Amino acid sequence: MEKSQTISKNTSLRQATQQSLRRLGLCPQITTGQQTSPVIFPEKRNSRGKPATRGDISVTNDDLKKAKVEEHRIDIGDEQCDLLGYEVFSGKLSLDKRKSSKHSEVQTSENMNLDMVDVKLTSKALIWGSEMLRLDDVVSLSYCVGLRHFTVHAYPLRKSSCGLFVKSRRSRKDFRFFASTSEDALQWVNTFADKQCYVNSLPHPMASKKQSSDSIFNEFPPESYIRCKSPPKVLVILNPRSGHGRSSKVFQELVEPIFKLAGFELEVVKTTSAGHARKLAASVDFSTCPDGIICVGGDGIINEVLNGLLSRDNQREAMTVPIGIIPAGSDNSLVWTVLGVRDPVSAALAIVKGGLTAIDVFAVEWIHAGAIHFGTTVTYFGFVSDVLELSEKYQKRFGPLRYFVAGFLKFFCLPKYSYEVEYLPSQREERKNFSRSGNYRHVRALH
Ligand SMILES: Nc1ncnc2c1ncn2[C@@H]1O[C@H](COP(=O)(O)OP(=O)(O)OP(=O)(O)O)[C@@H](O)[C@H]1O
Repeated sequence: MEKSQTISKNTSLRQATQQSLRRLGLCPQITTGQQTSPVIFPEKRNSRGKPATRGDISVTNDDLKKAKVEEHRIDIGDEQCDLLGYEVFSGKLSLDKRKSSKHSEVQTSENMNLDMVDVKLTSKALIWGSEMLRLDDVVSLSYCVGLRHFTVHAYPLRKSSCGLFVKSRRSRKDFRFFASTSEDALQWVNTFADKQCYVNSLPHPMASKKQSSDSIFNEFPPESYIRCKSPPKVLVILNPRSGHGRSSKVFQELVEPIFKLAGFELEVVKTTSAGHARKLAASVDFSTCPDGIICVGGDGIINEVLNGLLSRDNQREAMTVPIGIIPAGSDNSLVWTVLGVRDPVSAALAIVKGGLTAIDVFAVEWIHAGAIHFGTTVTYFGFVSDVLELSEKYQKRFGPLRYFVAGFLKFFCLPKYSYEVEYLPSQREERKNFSRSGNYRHVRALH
């Protein structure tokens, strides 16, 4: 009895999904196998589509889909544009306000009394009633094809008062929305995917372990109708000593869950000694981490990775490898300078949202030693450099206090420093050549 009910539910689900796909114009692509891999659609800022004239005879499924989306595109006034962006999709949705459901996913979506409200998705935010969720705060969506609901996973900033101070910090919030039909839900999900939000395609709750070989889920894998970007593949280099030994905890508890939600494939390597990160960056096969290297730690570990990359024979290719930064050290000045964020959650979100920031890199050539050292923020010579060198001896014993201890000791045996700096401004041609990874200026220090 139970079995026959399941079969009939499966059949009706298959029919419903096939109908939906046909209505969305996706069936021909699936049946001919023309679009089996995920597709990312670039953002277009064309708000008003021209109405089709009688002369326009060849109208493809893509054109129909485009027209449907364009229909919803209305530019919000220029003065609001910066804040809200331009509208890309709108419709009715209901937000599930219950914390958790004891019912199965299917029962929930079928039997709920839905309170539908007008919802708009703009290029910058999802807006419903007086609520707004910025797309920059959205990590990903979870969706089971064939169901009417989808969940938006976000890390919005929340203010919390701490005595006299008001603190802002990010924490996870999941928003579960119900659409009126499963086709509507699929359209919402695909519009989010077009806005570069990763979509976790979950197996339908009916697609149990006993999935038969002719199941709809085998026939039409979710990737065939969800226009989702492919999951990024990165190498994570973590300094377990950073931040007084707290970096592993920071990564596992705060950062890794965000990357997992966003579909990242991570290979995590913990450094075992000073210089390990440099060696890794100098020898890693880029095909194993095509989307870049993420450094978890302080400025020291980033500097090692940078120097490892720039010491390679294929330096030009290495310069194009994106470096992500998760601040987990005692000194995180680079990420603060480049992104204006200090906390690991905001930094992880920035990596998930993508985009590259070009930075300047300088090279210090040690003429007598014949060595070149690269840097991004600052280089020291003399007293500060001696203090930093000495402080490494006290890393284990004093942690971040080691700089004060080393500074104090060096101050009492202050030597005389003499040096000469020669500055060579970069050539225009060189700047052009290095534009992909920022400009290079050459500074020569003589002493
Ligand atoms: N496993 C390790 N053991 C000891 N030292 C390491 C290890 N991995 C990396 N290092 C060294 O530790 C130095 C400091 O690392 P990092 O900047 O990541 O941490 P931090 O806590 O912010 O330290 P700092 O206060 O120097 O900024 C790096 O320059 C690196 O050479």
